[in-house]
Amino acid sequence: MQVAVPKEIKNHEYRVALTPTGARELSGRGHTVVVQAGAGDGAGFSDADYQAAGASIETDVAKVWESAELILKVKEPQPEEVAHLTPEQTLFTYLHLAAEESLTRGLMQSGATCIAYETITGADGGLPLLAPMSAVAGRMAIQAGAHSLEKAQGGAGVLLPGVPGVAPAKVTVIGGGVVGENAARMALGLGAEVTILDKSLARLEVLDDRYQGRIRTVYSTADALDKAARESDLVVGAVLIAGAAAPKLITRQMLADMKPGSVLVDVAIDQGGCFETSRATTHADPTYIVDGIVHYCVANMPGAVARTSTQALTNATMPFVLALADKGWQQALADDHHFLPGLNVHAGQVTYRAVAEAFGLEYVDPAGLVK
Ligand SMILES: NC(=O)C1=CN([C@@H]2O[C@H](COP(=O)(O)OP(=O)(O)OC[C@H]3O[C@@H](n4cnc5c(N)ncnc54)[C@H](O)[C@@H]3O)[C@@H](O)[C@H]2O)C=CC1
Ligand SMILES: CC(=O)C(=O)O
Ligand SMILES: [Mg+2]
Repeated sequence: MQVAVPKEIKNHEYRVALTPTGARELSGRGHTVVVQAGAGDGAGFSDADYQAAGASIETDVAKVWESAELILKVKEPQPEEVAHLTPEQTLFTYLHLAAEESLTRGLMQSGATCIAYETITGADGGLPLLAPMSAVAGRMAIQAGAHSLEKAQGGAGVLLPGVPGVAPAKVTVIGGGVVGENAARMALGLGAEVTILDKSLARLEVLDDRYQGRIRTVYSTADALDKAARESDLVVGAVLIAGAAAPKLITRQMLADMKPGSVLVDVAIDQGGCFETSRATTHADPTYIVDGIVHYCVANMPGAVARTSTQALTNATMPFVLALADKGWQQALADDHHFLPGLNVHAGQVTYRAVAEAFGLEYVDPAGLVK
């Protein structure tokens, strides 16, 4: 199969969807790999590294796309990338469609087969292709939050761990999944006072057991959210309903009850964000202030630590990439009922229920397309 790896073009996105190690696996199985010149630079992989692994390097972007049967990317395609797609092609990348109607419609119009990393499920019920980036983003959320709490960033001038004689900051994490646990671990490690809110009692039990009371766990209700908003110095938004738009858990009205200069880090922004006042920002301009509250809402946080993130992401995507290249999308998805929910759009149809529901579009069951 002809596999193409374009250079990512989203703002400050330095990850790449395939490492030279992955290129070697693919070319070793007889697949043709075309990598756009410079695609791996930001993650520390040179064109020569890819060539040594059996890939060819292409400088012309249009040729990278048009030669491909399978396109491997990291971030959702930007409008100029959607324009390259054809009905014969399969795109494998993060999509987050429930947050972006225009992208959903663009992919439908392209006729391409679009498989999302973030809706592939795992045998343990998790999301194995989202989890590595959630671990990165969760850890980064506390770095971003700590920086945003500095006066020069519009923050309250609070140091997360405090110092002897001055109490540490209060950090609340809403959603105790992969992002949430990683954020909580970092905040705990820095000496902050950490609370996790979640709707899942089973998850709160796991966290309570794992951290032996060092992290407070609270069942997420409107009351608990009000209290968290009033008392916290830093709130991290880390909820997810797989494939669906995030619920708005902190409203604009609640900002008035927050301490001036406190910080909201909305990691869930890629699914539309879980704070009413969130809007996606970029690494170039990551924060803005609403009613005295600093908002950090970068939708591709792991892109900033591209070396770590690329390795973590491609470790998880590799078996799925190999299955797509070896068998084609229909057989690969038919053979693996955890891979099947990755299919979001095919031949103009929406094949992921939460995306169809978000935009009032018809839902087509992917199971009927792969037999
Ligand atoms: N901004 C970025 O760069 C990145 C964003 N993300 C995003 O972070 C979000 C979280 O991802 P994961 O931690 O992997 O998901 P996860 O599925 O591991 O955890 C989500 C948690 O939210 C909880 N939850 C759902 N509704 C809730 C509610 N109303 N109140 C409280 N808790 C609720 C669930 O019970 C679950 O424990 C996703 O939107 C993901 O796409 C992930 C990586 C990078
Ligand atoms: C998950 C995601 O959106 C990212 O890694 O950028
Ligand atoms: Mg987006």
